[in-house]
Amino acid sequence: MGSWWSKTVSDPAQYATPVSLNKTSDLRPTIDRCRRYDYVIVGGGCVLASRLTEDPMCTVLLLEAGESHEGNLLAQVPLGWGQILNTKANWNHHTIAQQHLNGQEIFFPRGRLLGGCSSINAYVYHRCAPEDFDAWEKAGARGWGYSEMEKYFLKSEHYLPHAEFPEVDRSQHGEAGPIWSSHGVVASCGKLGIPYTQDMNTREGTLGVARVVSAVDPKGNRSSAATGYLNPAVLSRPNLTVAVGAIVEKILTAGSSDKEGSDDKEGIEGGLRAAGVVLGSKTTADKYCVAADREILLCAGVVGTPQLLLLSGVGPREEIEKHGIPLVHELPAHMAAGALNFRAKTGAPTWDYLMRPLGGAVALAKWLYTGFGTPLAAQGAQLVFFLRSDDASTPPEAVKDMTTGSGAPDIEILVAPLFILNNGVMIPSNTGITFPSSTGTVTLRSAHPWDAPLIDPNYGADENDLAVVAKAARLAMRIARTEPLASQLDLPADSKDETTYFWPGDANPDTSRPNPQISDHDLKRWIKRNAATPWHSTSSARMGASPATSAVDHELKVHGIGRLRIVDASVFPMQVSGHPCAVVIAVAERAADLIKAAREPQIRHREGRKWAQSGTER
Ligand SMILES: Cc1cc2nc3c(=O)[nH]c(=O)nc-3n(C[C@H](O)[C@H](O)[C@H](O)COP(=O)(O)OP(=O)(O)OC[C@H]3O[C@@H](n4cnc5c(N)ncnc54)[C@H](O)[C@@H]3O)c2cc1C
Repeated sequence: MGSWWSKTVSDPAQYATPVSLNKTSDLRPTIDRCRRYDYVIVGGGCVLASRLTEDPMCTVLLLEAGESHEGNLLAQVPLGWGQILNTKANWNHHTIAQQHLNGQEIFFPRGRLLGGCSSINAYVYHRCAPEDFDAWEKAGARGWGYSEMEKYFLKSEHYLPHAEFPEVDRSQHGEAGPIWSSHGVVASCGKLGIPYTQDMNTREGTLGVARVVSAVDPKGNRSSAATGYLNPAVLSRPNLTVAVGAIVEKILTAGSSDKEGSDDKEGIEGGLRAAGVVLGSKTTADKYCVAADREILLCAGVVGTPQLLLLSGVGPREEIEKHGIPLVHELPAHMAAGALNFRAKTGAPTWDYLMRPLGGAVALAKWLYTGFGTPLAAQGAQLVFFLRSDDASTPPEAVKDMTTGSGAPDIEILVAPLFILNNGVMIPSNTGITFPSSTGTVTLRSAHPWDAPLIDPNYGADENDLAVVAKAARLAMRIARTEPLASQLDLPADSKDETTYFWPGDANPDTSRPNPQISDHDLKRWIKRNAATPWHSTSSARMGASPATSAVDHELKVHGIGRLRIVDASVFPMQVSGHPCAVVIAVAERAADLIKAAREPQIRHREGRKWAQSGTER
């Protein structure tokens, strides 16, 4: 069994069937002997596990490579996220050397525990811009426009009203969903003609400066996909098995790719379809398999999902055959990973005392005693600016508009008294491009499923991205020199010393004076040396109408393979202009409805047969 307090299981012998190692290359004949479930969910998938097991007749197995979130204090304390990145709850990836960013190998964490990244992230709760979803729909993701997605934002959210935010329109927020959203503690606001908004999550859009909304519950705990959807009541359902420490190595298929992919149960003799998975565990050298009577639901995230598809022979022929993997089905190379995001150093009062033993212990004691409202339950990034680079308030340099519409931001500036960069450095503000044009790839390092894949976001490949980030950095520097922030910072008139930690924060961003001033060229040079990412990668197996340009259709079914859907940030047709976690959860809520709707005709068929049989018996 898993941990003593948990309803999860960790011994594969308890939920799967052992398979002989030398047979894992071709398990098609043995799949019928594997332990069976209606749905097998790989990775994240907490929303699906919870929603699908609402039907007691439906059996679900969730396979997570990492451990349970239960009992993990750092996953529970919201501000523990900076520390949890240094534990085994993080896959701890790095990108390959980024050729447009001085060869940097950029830290690329991903959650490795129940709830995935939602259990380790910076818990900013953001719906992004409504236009983003309308652009998805235009790109072939039929049914995923904002008016449809809003239903699922409302279904998944539990908004906690706050007396300081009386203007928030409660009708635009969910009141009973599994994920809590709440406003943080007071922060100051810049005065550069940027509109202030009480609520960054409305159908009217997200532009302006706002107090960050956090996924934190009324007791001050992190609210994640795991805490919200895999609560004790859900975990005790007899039709749900949640396995931890289960590393899925391969998707098993049946049928032939000569025929159309089939997703109906009766189509067993028909086209190519997902039939089961092979899995391993760090606790045993044995391999195991499980079979799915209905569907395999792939929720392994922007890195794990394309890696598993490639390991299973699904993807670009060249990439698969290079590693000696038999090709099962060919998809074109349309995988992309990577938001391009950089930081600006401005020098500021920080919460770094929280990182010191005494300060941390006192803060932890306060959190344990009071929870909500204490520093460890507060948002690390308190204030957020969502802006467009063509706003009058931004520096004048011209850049290409890559956004989804006039209400969608391409610049985000987070003002944080503490921020974690590349594993441990603290900075006061983080500026970034929300809508990069550079895209990259996730490919295999080897055919060994436990080897980390090669992640190449190709940051900065498009010069326009660098120009937008330079603009954002200059704006962040201006905000720092504007009251009320300016008087809290120790800013020299100007500095040209690029060797200090606080450059270009110490430089004067004002381009209207002849001298001294920082040039765009200087800013871009600094960005290339210091670029980071807030880890919002999406679209590595994107949704679209055509198999030539996408991996899944508008119902998230993998093109050409029956009974296989992908439900994670990989399927976003394009980047969203903000933080993707709330969007992933809403996508999963909608996917659950699509899966249930596909199941209904079969249930009616089964019940019809039962009724006919009992009629005959009578
Ligand atoms: C440090 C950090 C901070 C972030 N901050 C924010 C934020 O503040 N707000 C926000 O909106 N977004 C934030 N994000 C991004 C956001 O959390 C993710 O985009 C989102 O959660 C992705 O969800 P996902 O379901 O696509 O994949 P993931 O959350 O990555 O889930 C994938 C799961 O699959 C499991 N898995 C992978 N491969 C296998 C396998 N072979 N077998 C079994 N299991 C497997 C993984 O262990 C993981 O649990 C942050 C991300 C990071 C890393």
